[in-house]
Amino acid sequence: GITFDMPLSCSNRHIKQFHQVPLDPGCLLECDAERSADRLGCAAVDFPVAVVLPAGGSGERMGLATPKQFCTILNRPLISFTIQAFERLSWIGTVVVVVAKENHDLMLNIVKKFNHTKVKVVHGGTTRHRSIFNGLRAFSSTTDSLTPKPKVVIIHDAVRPFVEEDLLLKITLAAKEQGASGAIRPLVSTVIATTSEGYLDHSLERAKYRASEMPQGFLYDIIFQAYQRCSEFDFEFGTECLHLALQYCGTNAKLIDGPPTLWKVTYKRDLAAAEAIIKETLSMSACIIAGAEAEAVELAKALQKNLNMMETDVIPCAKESNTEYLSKTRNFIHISRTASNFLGTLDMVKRFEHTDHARLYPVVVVWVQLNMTNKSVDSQKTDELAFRTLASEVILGNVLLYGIQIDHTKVPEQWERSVERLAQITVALIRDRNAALTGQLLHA
Ligand SMILES: Nc1ccn([C@@H]2O[C@H](COP(=O)(O)OP(=O)(O)OP(=O)(O)O)[C@@H](O)[C@H]2O)c(=O)n1
Ligand SMILES: O=P(O)(O)OC[C@@H](O)[C@@H](O)[C@@H](O)CO
Repeated sequence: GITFDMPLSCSNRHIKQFHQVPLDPGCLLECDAERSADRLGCAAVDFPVAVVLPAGGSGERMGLATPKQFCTILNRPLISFTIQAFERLSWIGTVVVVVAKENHDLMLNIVKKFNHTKVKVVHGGTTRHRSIFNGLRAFSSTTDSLTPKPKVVIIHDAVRPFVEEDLLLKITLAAKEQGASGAIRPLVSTVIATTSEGYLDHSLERAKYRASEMPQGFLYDIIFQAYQRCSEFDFEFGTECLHLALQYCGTNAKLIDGPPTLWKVTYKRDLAAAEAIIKETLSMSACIIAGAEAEAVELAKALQKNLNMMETDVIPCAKESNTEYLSKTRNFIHISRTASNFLGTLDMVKRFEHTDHARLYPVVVVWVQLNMTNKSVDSQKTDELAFRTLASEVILGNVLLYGIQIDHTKVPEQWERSVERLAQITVALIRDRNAALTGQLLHA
């Protein structure tokens, strides 16, 4: 987990600017755009592509005991998000993850827990360049090897979790044609040179320069040869793979403009921003499942109107088994009329435990209990107890179960206010995905 000693100040505008670019598609789940993009990739990439993810650093600038690549967001290590961004692409083969020896078993556990089937783990070196070279060495030139060398290798920092398929495709095809390619971004600050006494020597004309980001792509033979030829100084102090390809193989990288999401998680604020973006992306849609009763259907439609910041579907209870809805969102709101009947919710929750749906991201289930009559206190107590017990069980399967009670009233203004409050509480629960509130019966 992460503890912050600073307020999380990711403004909506800030997050929104990332919204245009669908982020870690695991968040957005498989959708038509994703599938057609992957088909595009398969059609365009008719040669083997592999990945090297350097993850052997200690994350000193993060200032946490845990190396930043293993810090968790929603109970999942940062590196798993990055791996997923590559694994989900069918035209990408082996993903070599380079970790420090002491983190080897930890990495194997992550591979197992999150079912990262394309990953091969190797040991890193004392610097990033040494780690990358170790990663490249994991491929073998013998064709019958389990890890045959690829035509193109993508090198990408394990702490850059947001990388889109269309950029990976451009980087890969450019590397195939030019021998090397790299993502770039406009500079945010001006670059200056300082004198040895700490004074300004000169500043660079910012418009003429770009920030070199990741991913970068190379013909495998070129970057491998560059590493074989480079100096000890490069290994010790170098930070740019594109420079090695130019310096030692005369290969000028093709530079490709990337989206703002390419940034490297380096400081605590970066981890907070990554968490906010992942949560925001997970909260873009919801499925409202209405019980059979007319009042439940009426509440579902009123709630849908109030959840206007989300893309919502309303389906009748019977259809909830329709797997089409399972793949479109990870947020489910189950409205049932009688206090004791959260069995419908129970069915749905149990279903998630046996699907991959909650493996990578927590699934939220909000049980809305529509009270049409004043139930006796005792039966409410029993429900709360049973509900809390269920919530404590399903959280083990990464399903977050919340409860909200709403009292029906025929007074229009009162009913409108209750539904608005129900929507506000629902959005807050979905957005924050806070385990501490699971099993609680809140009141709209
Ligand atoms: N000996 C090293 C050093 C770094 N890296 C990896 O290279 C990427 C980018 O490096 P950086 O952001 O500098 O990571 P750290 O070195 O861990 O950070 P710091 O400099 O703050 O210690 C990270 O995924 C990091 O794990 C690596 O594989 N081997
Ligand atoms: O120096 P760091 O290890 O933090 O970063 C390594 C790379 O991400 C960085 O050099 C990029 O500019 C890409 O080359």
